[in-house]
Amino acid sequence: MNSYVSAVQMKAIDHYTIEEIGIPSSVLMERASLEIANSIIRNYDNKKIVCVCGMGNNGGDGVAIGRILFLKGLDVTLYLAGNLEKASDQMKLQVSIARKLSIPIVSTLPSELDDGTVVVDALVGIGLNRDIDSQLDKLITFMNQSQSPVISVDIPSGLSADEGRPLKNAVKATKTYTIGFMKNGFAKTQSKAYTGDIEVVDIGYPPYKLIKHIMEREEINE
Ligand SMILES: NC(=O)C1=CN([C@@H]2O[C@H](COP(=O)(O)OP(=O)(O)OC[C@H]3O[C@@H](n4cnc5c(N)ncnc54)[C@H](O)[C@@H]3O)[C@@H](O)[C@H]2O)[C@@H](O)CC1
Ligand SMILES: [K+]
Repeated sequence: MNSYVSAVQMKAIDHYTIEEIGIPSSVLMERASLEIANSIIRNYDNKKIVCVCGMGNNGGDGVAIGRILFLKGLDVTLYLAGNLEKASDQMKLQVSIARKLSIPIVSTLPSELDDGTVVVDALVGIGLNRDIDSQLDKLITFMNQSQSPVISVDIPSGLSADEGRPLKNAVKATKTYTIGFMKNGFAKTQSKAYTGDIEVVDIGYPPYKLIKHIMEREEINE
């Protein structure tokens, strides 16, 4: 089903799946991360992987993707952008697992990201709700200027999920793995410059008939 959703509808589908159907958030995160990690392995063999992770669940996806690739023997480095104390519970859990597995975690981005490195953009996903702050702006500019192909998790960081335009600045991804459903913003032509190729990742959300009430509801004001 190729329905397009707004950020608010996506969050409502997440919430319904977790609270009503009972699939734990961590299971959804693991499903998303496993799908994306396996696709990276198929398309980018023996590359260095740098996962650039924010402090929300998008960052959690990035850490889990890095962990899965690390355990399959790839050369993975995790870069955590932001203050871990403020991180979401899922992100904290993923970082705790990564630490126990001694996965390399750095506090500054490797100085040059060459073409032998694949960058996983897990800075921010559909939780972006205002122009990005200066820290993210600098990081996104650095990633866009690097030689490395960038793979965006769920949505290029900085792009508005609803409008398909940068909220001040956005990652120019080679490929975007969007979770569950296409986002409304991807229907806008201008978004192509940021998303690159888009692949919808199936992570086991309920069938349409169960989420029809969310899909048909007008914009839900948060
Ligand atoms: N709920 C779940 O279990 C699932 C969530 N998923 C992932 O979770 C993401 C949504 O996660 P969240 O709702 O935690 O939000 P995000 O992780 O998208 O963004 C929230 C983080 O970004 C920061 N942020 C927001 N606006 C900012 C700005 N303008 N400048 C700088 N930083 C900013 C916030 O401080 C917070 O740390 C999805 O995009 C998807 O990647 C998927 O794993 C599917 C399952
Ligand atoms: K992202």
